Amino acid sequence: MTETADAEVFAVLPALEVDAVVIGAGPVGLFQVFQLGLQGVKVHLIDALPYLGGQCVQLYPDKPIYDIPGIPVCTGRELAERLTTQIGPFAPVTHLNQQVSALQRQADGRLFLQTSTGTQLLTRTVFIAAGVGAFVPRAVKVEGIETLVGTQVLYHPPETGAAKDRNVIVHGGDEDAVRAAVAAAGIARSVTLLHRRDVFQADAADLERLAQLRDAGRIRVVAAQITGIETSESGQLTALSLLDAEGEQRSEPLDLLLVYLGISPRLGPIADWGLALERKQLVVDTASFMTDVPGIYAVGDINTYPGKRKLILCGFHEATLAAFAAAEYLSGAPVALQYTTTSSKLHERLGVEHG
Ligand SMILES: Cc1cc2nc3c(=O)[nH]c(=O)nc-3n(C[C@H](O)[C@H](O)[C@H](O)COP(=O)(O)OP(=O)(O)OC[C@H]3O[C@@H](n4cnc5c(N)ncnc54)[C@H](O)[C@@H]3O)c2cc1C
Repeated sequence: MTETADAEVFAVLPALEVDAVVIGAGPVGLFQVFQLGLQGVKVHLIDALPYLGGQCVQLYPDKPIYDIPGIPVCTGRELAERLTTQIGPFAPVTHLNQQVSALQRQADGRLFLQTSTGTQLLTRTVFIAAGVGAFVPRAVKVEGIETLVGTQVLYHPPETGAAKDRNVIVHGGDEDAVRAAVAAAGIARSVTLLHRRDVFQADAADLERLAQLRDAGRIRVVAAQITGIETSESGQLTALSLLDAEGEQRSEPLDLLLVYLGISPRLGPIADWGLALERKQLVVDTASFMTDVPGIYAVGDINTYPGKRKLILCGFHEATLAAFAAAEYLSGAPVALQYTTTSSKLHERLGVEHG
């Protein structure tokens, strides 16, 4: 871990001072928020995805899970919804669509954290619940496109409102791309669906809708690869340079590019934070789930210890012990065990009646 001996480096930045930050809103990160809430610790929760649920929602939203205690069966999405409801009383401050890019220990022991969108937090504890890494969209790799991301180039936008009255190119060949093209066709000036082949992976109903809109001239399909971009003098994106299936170069004008090339996990910057790693997993002490750096805990799929199993249930246990350990670290005093069934203090924190 790199220490910033020179605390002034960040003193001028408007970093918000908080007690706890959870990195990762997968099932374990969500349960970490719950356990910290029971300990009276308010949390900032950060995820690279635009929604809560981690792998459960990103990788298997409709598949059944059978090994969550007390829930004989639920889908990945249902589990995320139940956990989101459960943390409701603790109202974490949630920062979505942003990746934690930097984590540095300050000379006074506090931890400075920064995200890809510029959120800056100064915190006393950090809980890394980063799973298999940050889920980030696959990028279009052509020169100069980075400066247009967020304005004329959007990666996996969850809805297509930005397409209204614009000439739009939707790039991709899977269900998300097909659905985005269909949705944009209702509001855009023109829609082009761009994929390297005129073959799309989507369910029958989506493919049928696409075929209808193609027949009606509302969606045009282009089979080609992006080789470059064309911009105006003021830096506006005006066209894509394409190499089509016949090997011909061509130019395709547009106002907006919506990219759906898939989302995959990347460990990314976590490997550079100077924390002890073993085969790309964070090494923790199993009494507290603290890493080798005081105040930084690691729970869920991202950690390793003797006997580790990458199961949601195991992550829930880890988050519980990490919350107790952090409550003691923050208060400097032992924390007694209380039951949610009977404790008036826990009832007050949960916002339920004490009877
Ligand atoms: C197909 C499949 C089926 C499964 N079935 C089961 C099952 O039946 N039972 C079971 O117990 N387990 C199952 N698992 C495993 C289970 O999903 C994982 O153990 C669980 O999701 C781990 O939770 P987590 O919160 O640790 O991490 P994740 O769910 O991976 O969530 C981590 C989150 O952290 C975010 N993140 C990472 N790095 C950063 C960063 N730097 N900045 C911002 N955000 C970041 C990611 O975007 C992600 O949303 C299954 C897994 C798969 C793939």
